[in-house]
Amino acid sequence: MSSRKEILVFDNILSLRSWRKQFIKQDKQVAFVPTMGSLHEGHLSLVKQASQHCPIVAVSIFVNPAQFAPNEDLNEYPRTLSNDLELLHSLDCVDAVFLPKVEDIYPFGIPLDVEKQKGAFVEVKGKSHQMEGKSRPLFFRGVSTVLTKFFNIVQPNCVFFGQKDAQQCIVVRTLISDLHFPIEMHVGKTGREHDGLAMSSRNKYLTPDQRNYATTLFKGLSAIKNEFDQGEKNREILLNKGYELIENIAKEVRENNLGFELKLDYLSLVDPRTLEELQEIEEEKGAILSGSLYVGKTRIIDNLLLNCTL
Ligand SMILES: Nc1ncnc2c1ncn2[C@@H]1O[C@H](COP(=O)(O)OP(=O)(O)OP(=O)(O)O)[C@@H](O)[C@H]1O
Ligand SMILES: CC(C)(CO)[C@@H](O)C(=O)[O-]
Ligand code: BAL
Repeated sequence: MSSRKEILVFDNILSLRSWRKQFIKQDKQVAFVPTMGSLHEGHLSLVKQASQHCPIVAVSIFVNPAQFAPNEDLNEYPRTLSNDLELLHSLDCVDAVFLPKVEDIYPFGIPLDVEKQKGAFVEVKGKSHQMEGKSRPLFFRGVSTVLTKFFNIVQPNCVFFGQKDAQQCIVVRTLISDLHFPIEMHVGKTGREHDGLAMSSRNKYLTPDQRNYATTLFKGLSAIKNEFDQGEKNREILLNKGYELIENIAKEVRENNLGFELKLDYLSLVDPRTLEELQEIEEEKGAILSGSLYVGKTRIIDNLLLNCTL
């Protein structure tokens, strides 16, 4: 018989708030791990880290419509709630799971057409429109908005985010400091599959052939990092290493007629504080090396840190 910790599941903001209140009186710190569900080991490692920092752990599962563009995969996004709850239960360290309803988070509705949206939205200017934000212009507005709502509802002392979404970490750090949330932010390392592919809920979209080639982005980034570690600091020389490697693999995929293509969206090399593209990397400042690759229709992202932290 299992004697695992019971998880309280809240789909209602008021009841979550009243649960949260007791820990203020008890002076117990609450850690919060926001997710969109379809949980994998990357998420679970964040939850475990959260439990090492705080006695109380809350996880949210919410596929946030505001961060999806009309042409993106909101409807297809994998939803595996009962398995997610089982995984969280098996960790034996989660106190509460928050499963808000879309209509409670967005009481004015949330049409994907931004012109039709009503209500309050939050934007972190200067860090939301480069890199991922070029391909997904409203993505960080959606993320910043939902996290502001969640931070107000859950009132966490600590929050945990994954390095896999490096720009998201920088945007959230800025959101927390600029809006004066009394929250400590932690960034967990990227969980990877045995061959280096960054774990991601969207990896479920990949066919077996696509999965074999999904490591291409990580291989390109690793080749660049290797060159950096050997002393190269020039953008063009570094990025060309990655472009070349990725293009060679993309060519192999085309020649093998596998029925899909590898298409690089971007490679980026930015200052970790300002997210400005760098021509030359300074040893003391370091850089975030990141990119995105379409494997067929599935868009994967990854990054490696060059002498810096998030
Ligand atoms: N491989 C990973 N290692 C560590 N943390 C991760 C990993 N993948 C996601 N996370 C983190 O988990 C949190 C929730 O992410 P999310 O639910 O969007 O999962 P995801 O796998 O990134 O999904 P998607 O496929 O949509 O990118 C975020 O802070 C994210 O950075
Ligand atoms: C932080 C987040 C849960 C906000 O919806 C999402 O962007 C994610 O899962 O990374
Ligand atoms: N982890 C990022 C969530 C998204 O791509 O929508």
